[in-house]
Amino acid sequence: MDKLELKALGKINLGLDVLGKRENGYHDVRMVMQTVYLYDQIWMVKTKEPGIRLSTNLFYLPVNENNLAYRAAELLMKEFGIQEGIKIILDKHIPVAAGMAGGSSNAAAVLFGMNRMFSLGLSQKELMERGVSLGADVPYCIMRGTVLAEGIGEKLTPLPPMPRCFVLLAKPSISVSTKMVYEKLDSHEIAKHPDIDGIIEGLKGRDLLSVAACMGNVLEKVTVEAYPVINEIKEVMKKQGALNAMMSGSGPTVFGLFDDKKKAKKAAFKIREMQLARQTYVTGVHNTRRR
Ligand SMILES: C[C@](O)(CO)[C@H](O)COP(=O)(O)OP(=O)(O)OC[C@H]1O[C@@H](n2ccc(N)nc2=O)[C@H](O)[C@@H]1O
Ligand SMILES: Nc1ncnc2c1ncn2[C@@H]1O[C@H](COP(=O)(O)OP(=O)(O)OP(=O)(O)O)[C@@H](O)[C@H]1O
Repeated sequence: MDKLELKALGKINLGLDVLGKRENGYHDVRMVMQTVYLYDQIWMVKTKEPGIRLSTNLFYLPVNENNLAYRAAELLMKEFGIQEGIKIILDKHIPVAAGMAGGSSNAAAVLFGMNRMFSLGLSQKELMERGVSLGADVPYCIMRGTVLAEGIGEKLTPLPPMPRCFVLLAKPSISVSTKMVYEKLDSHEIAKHPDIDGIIEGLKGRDLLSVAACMGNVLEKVTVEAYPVINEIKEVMKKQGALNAMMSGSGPTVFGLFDDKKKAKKAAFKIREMQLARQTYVTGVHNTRRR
């Protein structure tokens, strides 16, 4: 195979709890992850000249080893002594530094693609083991769908699929560093842990309303302190009929779950009109796992 086209999908966290901190600074988490149908497009082409060449539509993203897509290709090229080269074209649509695992998803797609194109024979589990060295969200981005993530995010248990709904994503014009948010959390008392088991029960019962009711993210308080606009967006979404609304990951993207597409679109319009966020997307959940 000389050429491959891939979709790298974004994620939201339906629940995000932090249980403790490890000596290396990483945190033990308990999260319910969900893939959404907002994606970056990736083309991979084999080249005769050795090495990796990356290009992207976003001028401010690195195209060297600081890009996670580059690093994913490099990891497997080195391990397997691949002599040919690879050209990667990355068309970004997932907001950057937004809590939607855009970079991790790109890395996951490239690992998957390299395995296919160069017939490396790695199982999904073996790809995930390599993926975690690039980022805690990478193994999940390889698996996709509705998943319970524990450990630092790499211990994955598939869950029943999220019931069909519309997801409104709104990314205010600020960038958030995941590292800083986790660090700041350490000086906070976690007053209320989200009901992760409640979300899981809701999924088992195919009950969208109870999944929505149990949503919670312990990182939200930390990011909201710095950026109150996150709360304003949540309020608009709820007022416009969202079943619930919450920040994804370390933020600042806010998502709202809707059972009605018109309401989701109207909420998006309001958010843009009030200039709370410029980037808004109405999309859905994506429940197909990668094979
Ligand atoms: C916030 C989430 O996106 C929720 O899904 C993830 O927990 C973060 O996943 P990620 O961005 O892939 O994380 P990494 O790139 O591995 O780590 C970025 C930084 O976040 C912090 N980090 C990340 C994951 C974790 N379980 N504990 C942490 O403390 C670390 O300070 C790390 O330096
Ligand atoms: N392929 C990539 N796409 C986006 N950002 C990348 C990529 N490679 C490296 N980066 C860098 O990583 C930083 C975080 O990017 P990313 O969009 O993955 O964050 P995020 O959505 O907060 O991720 P997470 O939800 O996993 O915390 C950016 O500031 C960017 O410079």
